Amino acid sequence: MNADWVVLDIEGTLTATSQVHVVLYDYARPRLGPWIDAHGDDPVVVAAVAQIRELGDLPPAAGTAEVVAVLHGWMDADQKIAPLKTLQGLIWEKGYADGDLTTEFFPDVAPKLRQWHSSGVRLAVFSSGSVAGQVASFSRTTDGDLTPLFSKHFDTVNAGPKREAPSYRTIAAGLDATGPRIVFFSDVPAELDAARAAGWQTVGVARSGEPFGDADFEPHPTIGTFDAVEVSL
Ligand SMILES: CSCCC(=O)C(=O)COP(=O)(O)O
Ligand SMILES: [Mg+2]
Repeated sequence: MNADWVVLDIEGTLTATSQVHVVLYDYARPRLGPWIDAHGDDPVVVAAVAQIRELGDLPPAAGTAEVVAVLHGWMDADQKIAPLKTLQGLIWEKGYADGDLTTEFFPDVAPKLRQWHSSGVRLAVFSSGSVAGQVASFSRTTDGDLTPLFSKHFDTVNAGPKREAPSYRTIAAGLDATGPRIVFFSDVPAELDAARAAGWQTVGVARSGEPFGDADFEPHPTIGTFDAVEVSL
């Protein structure tokens, strides 16, 4: 296929779901409360906590323990709600910087990303994980620092929900590209449907053993690994 831009989902596409739900969530869980308490003067944290109180139906004066209980409930239900992703991203950013965290991609990922990048195809990410968390997670991987491969990062704050077509139009504008010159790879059919509705090319990534490995990806072309696809300008 031909495209100027490849846009990639992370969880289930580049990494195993367990990399996020076990490694990263378990790292964030015990650190959320201490992070909120230690960063009470950070406007990003203050705004996130206010939003959590509102979305979690807590009183405005609810304390850290109640806020954290809401966050743990969202994580247990895998609800990717923006203020949770913001706080997780800040915690992961420090975890990667401190050398506590290392991202492990599927083995076909790094070689293909390098191939696309060296051929002039530009790479971007669209993930529910915050931009801060995304950049950190590419900075320290078992394949080295992959941040130089990526030109743009999008999350649900700067683009919008992943299952809604307008988010993909926002991203296309940010890439200065038309839909047919962008190809989106994701493990979630509903995300591919939204991208296609915005005029993008789409490819389903059905990885064996992953939550969407046996999903119905019609009408999207579908691969099991990145070895099975070529993208060039
Ligand atoms: C370090 S980014 C972690 C990814 C994340 O938090 C997440 O929720 C992944 O969701 P995706 O939209 O990439 O499936
Ligand atoms: Mg995914």
